Amino acid sequence: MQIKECIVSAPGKAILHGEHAVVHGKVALAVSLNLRTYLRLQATSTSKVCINLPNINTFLSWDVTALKQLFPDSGAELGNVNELDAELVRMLRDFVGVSNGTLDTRSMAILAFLYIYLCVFAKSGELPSLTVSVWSELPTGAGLGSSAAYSVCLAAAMLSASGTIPSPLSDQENTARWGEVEMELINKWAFQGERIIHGNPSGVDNAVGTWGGILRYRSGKITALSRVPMLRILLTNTKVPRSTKVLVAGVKDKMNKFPSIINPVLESVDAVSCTCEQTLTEMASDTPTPEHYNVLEELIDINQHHLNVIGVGHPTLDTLCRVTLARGLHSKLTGAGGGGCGITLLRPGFCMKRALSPVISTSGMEVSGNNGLVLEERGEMLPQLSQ
Ligand SMILES: Nc1ncnc2c1ncn2[C@@H]1O[C@H](COP(=O)(O)OP(=O)(O)OP(=O)(O)O)[C@@H](O)[C@H]1O
Ligand SMILES: C[C@@](O)(CCO)CC(=O)[O-]
Ligand SMILES: [Mg+2]
Repeated sequence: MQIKECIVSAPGKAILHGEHAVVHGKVALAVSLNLRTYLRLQATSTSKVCINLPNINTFLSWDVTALKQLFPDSGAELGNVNELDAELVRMLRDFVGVSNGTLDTRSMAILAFLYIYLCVFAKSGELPSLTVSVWSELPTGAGLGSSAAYSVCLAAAMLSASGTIPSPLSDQENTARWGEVEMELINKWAFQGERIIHGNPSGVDNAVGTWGGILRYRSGKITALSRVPMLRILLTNTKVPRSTKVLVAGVKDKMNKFPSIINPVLESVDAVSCTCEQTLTEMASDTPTPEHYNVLEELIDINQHHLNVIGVGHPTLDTLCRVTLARGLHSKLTGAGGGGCGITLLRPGFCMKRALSPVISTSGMEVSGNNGLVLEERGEMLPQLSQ
């Protein structure tokens, strides 16, 4: 089978408000970051499928013939883009020797890769030999959507290499984006990858990884916010490892145990997201005022308390909030919490270096307007993708 080689990249994200509540049908506001995951897919004639994942120190290969035995007579029936094929996931777990419920970083990444590879290529009738290499600027498992950026890249590369979606590159361009129909399909397959890694994702992270920009997300409905002010947001990585899957499951347990206590908290998070959206729209229409910033800061504090109530805080995140508050700044966790990253809103004119650098280790990251999934011609933007 002749496959099309490609290089794709997708951004990570920060959630302003609505993490966890969004899993239960509430609104989330999320924004793409200028930190990306890159994937190179190369055709080979080795009769092997190879994956190189340098961020997680994983380099593996399988014989195509062994993988072929995993799918039944008709590959076309394998994996529906709208739902996870639990039987195939079970077979893949047996194939790679992974137990159900594993949280192992490598196992999840491998399962997501093999699942998308098998489903996409089985539909086109043949499993090709290829090498996929993924490298990311995002910290893995720190709340910045690394799993979603990984899944979006996998989905885009497999769909493109198999010829399921056409290449949007023209002779004159080195980079290009797919059209809406292709993006929708990429996003759906990426969501299946997220399901393997997360268990019960809302879909907000893969939506931002696919489309980029600032999105409002609720129950699968994605709305790009076109009128938003320029915000300066500081990201701090507590470096405390955690698993999104475990944290999401923990919130569900709390909801089951105390529905009349937790459900109103999630309703309140929804109202925080809506009020934030309204305030951002006002700020974009008029000149942003100190009063607007007061509202944004109060919303951050309220939400951070809510996130602590539902059990996804961490002492290091409390420290971030305390240290930044001592300098007049307001912070909350972002993503699944339990460690990982926090965001701090910076007012215009705030001098970050003087006020914060001796106290906490931070990385200033640009919150970008529109930097979704991209297909590249030659990989000139690849920072250091290993072969
Ligand atoms: N560069 C990468 N290479 C291989 N696997 C990756 C990479 N980035 C992410 N992953 C996979 O995603 C998992 C981390 O996903 P997880 O959802 O727990 O964290 P996150 O996506 O960074 O944070 P959040 O979901 O809160 O935004 C890793 O265990 C690994 O399986
Ligand atoms: C915690 C969560 O709300 C955000 C993780 O970035 C999970 C999800 O929406 O899938
Ligand atoms: Mg994730």
